[in-house]
Amino acid sequence: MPAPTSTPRTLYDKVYDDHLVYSADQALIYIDRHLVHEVTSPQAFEGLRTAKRIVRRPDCTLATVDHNIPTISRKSFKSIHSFIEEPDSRAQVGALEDNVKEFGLTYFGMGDRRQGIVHIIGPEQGFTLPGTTVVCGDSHTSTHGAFGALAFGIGTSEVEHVLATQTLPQKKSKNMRINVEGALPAGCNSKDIVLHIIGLIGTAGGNGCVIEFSGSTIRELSMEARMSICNMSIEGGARAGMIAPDEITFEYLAGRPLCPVGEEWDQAVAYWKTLKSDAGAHYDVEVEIKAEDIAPTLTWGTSPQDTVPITGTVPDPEKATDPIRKNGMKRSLEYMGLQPGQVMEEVKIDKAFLGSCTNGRIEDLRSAAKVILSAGKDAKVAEGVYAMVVPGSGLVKQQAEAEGIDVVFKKAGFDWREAGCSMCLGMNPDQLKPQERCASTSNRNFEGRQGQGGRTHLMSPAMVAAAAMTGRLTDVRKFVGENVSDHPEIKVTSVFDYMDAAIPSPAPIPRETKIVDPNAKALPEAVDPATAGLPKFNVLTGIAAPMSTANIDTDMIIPKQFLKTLERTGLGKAAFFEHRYDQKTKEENPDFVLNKEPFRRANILICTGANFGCGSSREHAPWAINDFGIRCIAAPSFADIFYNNCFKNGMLPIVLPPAELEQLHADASAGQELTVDLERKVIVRPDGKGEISFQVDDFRRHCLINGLDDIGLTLQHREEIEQFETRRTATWPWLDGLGYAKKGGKVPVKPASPQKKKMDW
Ligand SMILES: CC(C)[C@H](C(=O)O)[C@@H](O)C(=O)O
Ligand code: SF4
Repeated sequence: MPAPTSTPRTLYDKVYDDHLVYSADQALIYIDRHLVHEVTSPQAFEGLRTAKRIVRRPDCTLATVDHNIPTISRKSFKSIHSFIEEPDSRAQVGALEDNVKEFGLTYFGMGDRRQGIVHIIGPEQGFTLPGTTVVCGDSHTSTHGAFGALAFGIGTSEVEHVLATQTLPQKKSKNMRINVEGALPAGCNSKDIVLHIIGLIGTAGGNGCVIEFSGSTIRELSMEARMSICNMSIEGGARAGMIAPDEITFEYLAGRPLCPVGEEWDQAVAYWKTLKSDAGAHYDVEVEIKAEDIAPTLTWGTSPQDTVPITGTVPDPEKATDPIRKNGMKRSLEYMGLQPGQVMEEVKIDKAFLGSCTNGRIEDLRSAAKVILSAGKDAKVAEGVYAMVVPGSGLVKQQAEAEGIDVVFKKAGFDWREAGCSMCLGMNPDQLKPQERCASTSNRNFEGRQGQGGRTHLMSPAMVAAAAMTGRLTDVRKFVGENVSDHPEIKVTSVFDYMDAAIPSPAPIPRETKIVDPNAKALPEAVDPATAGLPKFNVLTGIAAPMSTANIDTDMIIPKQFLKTLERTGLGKAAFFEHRYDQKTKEENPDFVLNKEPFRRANILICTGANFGCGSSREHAPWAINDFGIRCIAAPSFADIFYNNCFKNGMLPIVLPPAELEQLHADASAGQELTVDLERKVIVRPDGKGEISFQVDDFRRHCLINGLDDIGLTLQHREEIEQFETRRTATWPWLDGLGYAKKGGKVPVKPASPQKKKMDW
């Protein structure tokens, strides 16, 4: 491990340092835990197959299906082939099932009650542990930071990189601390805390940073409440959020199937206790929040930063001073069908959705059930409202049923579903219809997110339950008053009551074409990076398309229906789909810039709005833009995962100050050609108007210019990776070989009492 240093370090610094395979500006870090789902993995496995590579650490990899699967009753479930009707969803789930068999990975499929949303099952099984690095091809991997893990979303190219090498090239992020102090007011919970934070810092507030959440309010929260907060770090622009592990963390973990036991447990806890920021550690950004300022909060617009207390009104775009913000707000209000000044509590809803990786855990369901019970013995969901509950995993569902929570929901008229992402992202049959308004516990309210034309208001599970019962957005305090007491109807149980009978993972099925060698210690021969073949980027001259929208999210760049592909190519037609085509007539929208001449031929994009590519980790976004023909994007700032994904596809994202972007925007709008010279790090303006220089990381520049694939480059460091693994086994033995596969499917159980600590209500 790296030599201890006397400089005070943050929690993030410590976990980062402990995973350095080698240190450099572009360092290589070891990945302890890799979660895999069906949407972002097919192209990664295909890449392995083509290069004849194996999965380096099947024992550190766990796969499940969540995004595409229907959440209807599984009573008739035999196989995904007969159960999933939509062909593309079926193909994507089928591809994962084939891949886990071929590569010998542990998989919780639809017939396994441990299946669930990736970010729910990782912690549930003890796969997520303090001080680990956790990745997944999914932006909400930030959830796992609640354990003091360094957990972040990655694109598909990086998924392939981790599968092949168990490492990732990384640049160190900045440290940001958000300190929340004091007692939470009545009616508020962790969702209100995180919505309040995002409203304050904005969706770009955490760009380039890892956020550490600290303070007495955070320390008082249960693990599930902490997960809801770290989950939405990505909506605050940070790739990762972290909370120092403590007794609450250790109590949550003890006895979970993939946790260390006996002496190793003691050893692990001793290490985990060191994982807190040192006094005097340096933070690049610090934010102080008083819990007393937080109210039950929800969103009014189409960005998670568009928050308002439930007692508030819809804001007026005319009051915004920044023209980009003003236009954005106007478009949001039009999309949401709201008027400035409208009282939030008077807004009627059509649907209520309780679920997702933010709020699909047992405490979330309990808190919503308590609101229903507070509404009266025979209270029902308001007339005309369809309300659904989607537990985050099969085990959450089972526990809720044992506690009688399902009965509370069903009696009130809620639909009680099976585990999956469901209507958080309508990649499956659960979707909003155009103009339907939904009170939702999910994390994104982007245009079309829950279904084309659908209108999403984000809020806590308790607030969703309150809205479902009244039929309009409602202040939950009217239901629960000052005191939230336990209801006798809900018998709180321990999840350990259900772990013991868990179904073992299927053994990998040997195949003729199998390329996995489970006994292989060394990596296979490295593929020559020069032959791996990314297109080289040196000098690019061409038409530049001008845009001036802020927070262009990846759902906007490529909506969910196009994520079901098994290929990396052919997505150009879908780029900016909802803006490019009239959704009714399917005709091109003549006002959209990429439909106009000469911009149809653009190979550069100049955007004056900040935070380009925010939201999901889908690499489909750069794939679509690239396939359209655009290879370089300049903007004031980029979301971290999107920025990274561009380089993996031979594309160049350039960060420039607003004044210079304005000049380039003017050139682009005039239809003039620009030249991007990466070798010289300049953009040449037309008509001798001079050059604008830009910064880019030297290593990335070198890779782009030479078309280098970084899996090949990393494999040249195989000896250092092996040395790291040897050290890892000696220092943190509990991180090796705890996979289900190695345990022969036996799930150990150490019974524990239900969590006594304060939970989200
Ligand atoms: C499909 C996946 C890439 C995506 C993400 O990264 O977040 C999804 O989970 C989402 O919530 O939009
Ligand atoms: S945000 Fe929604 S779609 Fe994405 S992983 Fe979480 S539940 Fe699934």
